Amino acid sequence: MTANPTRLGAIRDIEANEAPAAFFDIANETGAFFGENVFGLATMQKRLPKSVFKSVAATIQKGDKLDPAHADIVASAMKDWAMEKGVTHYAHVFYPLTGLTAEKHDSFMEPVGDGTAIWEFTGKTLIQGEPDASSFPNGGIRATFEARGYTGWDVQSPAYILENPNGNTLCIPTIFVSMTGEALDHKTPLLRSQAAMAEQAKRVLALFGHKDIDNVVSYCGPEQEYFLVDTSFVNTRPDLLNAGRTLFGAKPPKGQEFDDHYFGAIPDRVLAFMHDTERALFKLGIPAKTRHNEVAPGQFEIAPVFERSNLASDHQQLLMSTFRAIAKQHGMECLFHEKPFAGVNGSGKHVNFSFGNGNQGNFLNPGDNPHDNAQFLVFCAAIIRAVHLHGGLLRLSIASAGNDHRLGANEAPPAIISIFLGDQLADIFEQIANGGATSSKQKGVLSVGVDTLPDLTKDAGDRNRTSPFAFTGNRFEFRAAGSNQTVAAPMMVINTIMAEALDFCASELEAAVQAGTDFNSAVQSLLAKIVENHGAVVFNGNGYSEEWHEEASVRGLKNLRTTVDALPEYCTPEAKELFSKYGVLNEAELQSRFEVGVEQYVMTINVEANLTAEIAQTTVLPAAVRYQTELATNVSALKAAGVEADLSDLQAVSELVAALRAGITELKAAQEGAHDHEGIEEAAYYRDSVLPAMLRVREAADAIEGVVADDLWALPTYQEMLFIR
Ligand SMILES: NC(=O)CC[C@H](N)C(=O)O
Repeated sequence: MTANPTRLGAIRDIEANEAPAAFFDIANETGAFFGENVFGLATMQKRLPKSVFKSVAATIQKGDKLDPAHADIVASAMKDWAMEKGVTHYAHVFYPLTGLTAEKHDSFMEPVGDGTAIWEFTGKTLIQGEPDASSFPNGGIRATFEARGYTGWDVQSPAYILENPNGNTLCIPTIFVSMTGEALDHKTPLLRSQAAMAEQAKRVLALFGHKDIDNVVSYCGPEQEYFLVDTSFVNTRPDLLNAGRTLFGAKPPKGQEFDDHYFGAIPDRVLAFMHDTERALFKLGIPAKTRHNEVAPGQFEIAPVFERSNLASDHQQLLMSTFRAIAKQHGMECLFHEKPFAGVNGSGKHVNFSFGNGNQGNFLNPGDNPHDNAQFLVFCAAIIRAVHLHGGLLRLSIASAGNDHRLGANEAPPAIISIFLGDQLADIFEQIANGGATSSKQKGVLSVGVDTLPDLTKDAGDRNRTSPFAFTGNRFEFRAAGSNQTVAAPMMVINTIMAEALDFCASELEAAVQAGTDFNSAVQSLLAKIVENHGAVVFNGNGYSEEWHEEASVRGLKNLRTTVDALPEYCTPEAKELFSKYGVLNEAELQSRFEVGVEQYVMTINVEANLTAEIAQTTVLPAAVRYQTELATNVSALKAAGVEADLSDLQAVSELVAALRAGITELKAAQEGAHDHEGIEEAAYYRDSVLPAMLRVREAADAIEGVVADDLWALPTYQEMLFIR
């Protein structure tokens, strides 16, 4: 164990930690309190007059417009329910372009003018709020002096109570728009895209003869990966504290090479944290289902069940804030950064996507004989077209400085967007390309050679972890999404590109039918056409391989390696045409997102560069210089005593000290140089000049960590942060 006082102190704190033990009592807890803090349909049914309940339920389930005349009644019932649960304040919760969650609290208290006050919550305050919009990133849509922005209740995402030892708050999930109606958030375009996709999907369903077509929605199931690191360590690592990732840290003697953490026994302290978070999530009606150790030491995952994408997106944001808060109660920090530790796996947030409705079910369910399931094949073909035509937008939707460290690093898919169909579907589409599909590869039986075990069923197709967009049986998994990102952005793009593809399919089929073509032949030719024009996006092999990079470029697929390469996708004529045609984002909104993206990228790297220079100068260099002095003193003492001194250690440290100093100077100069650039040029400059300069400082510092006396090294090491808990 280290003799360095800072690190030793942190380790002693961890040993002394008495985190609350959290046990799950099935009888009293799980089922009983699921959704307890949500003003959902069941609670509404109990508390609202029948006619009002019916109208609100129609808004939630069918997407009908909310009758404003009912808002006062809903608000009053909501307030009574919330006050019974100790709530005094309400908050409109929204999702600005920071990717985070924002909330503005107001109290129910209303002065009545005679020196007294009543508790009141009106329909108007439920439906609409007005936070200051000027201090959120808006990419030029709002000037600082134009402060007004509005929040509006997303009725389909129920209000809920956020419990806190310092007071409970009634939270209303909202959209956030400017005074001119432009979206300043992630939720508004998500809702618009969902409506656009639904409209086109209904046309396709109608062609297949469905009469009772329910509202179509997209579903999303986000798998959240995260790291847990002890607070005592994080508090002594300015890089983790401020950038969410380590900017220094020598490779530890042991990493993830034994695969001994993945799916291993969950450490006690982490299990207590998981129980506490799950209890909180269940109360909020968030269907957390799966939990396990992930690949990297210190890394874990939670996966909820599929939900309607706008609700899933709100729940996902809530999950992240709940995890952060509860980790702290357990003396840990929850890190959502895509690559907190170099040399071990980063974290993704794989977005499982499907779409469907109440009456026709999940549209991506292949059934037993998918080759015969024309409707399913048309929906799949639409996805192939969408991803082929707009892979650049999908890549854009998950672009961030953090995610750049993970994509293509042989732990997550490359930045090239392709589709994995699996054996069964790939075979069917190949048959279609060759004239028509007549059979489906069937599920098999797996004999394991142990008499006592029943035969296991084997899926018709395998999985592929190297593909960014993989069919996994009844949904697609978009694996490129990063752990720190909102799922609203990729879901918005998926809905929009699906709207275009479904529009295309519906128009082709309608025209063919009108021209007198038999419907089945029309479907066959549509499928064949899509396979021919867009089959290039289908790739079932190893996405990590060098050959695929070459092959993808021959196929004309984009490889937008970094955020800087991806951001201009906002500005292409195709993007402008697509997003405006389906009413999702107008030109000004697209331009604002581009500018916010550039700004966020530049700010992120600039803060990391500041931290790199600061830590190198004030922590690493002093340790190195002290050790250098110690060695030099030793050399002179030996010489004075007439003993031959070995200078090699001193020379090695001196070289590293010189390299570190040169690196710091170079980094500062690189940061200075950024002032000569603007916009996307500045972002490119940060990528090409500042990031490499940071890496050179890190290289020298990590080498110093490997040689200095351990008691002089104050930064908690990878070994300590990843393995002690
Ligand atoms: N087991 C896994 O699926 C690893 C996924 C990987 N952590 C990622 O970033 O996507």
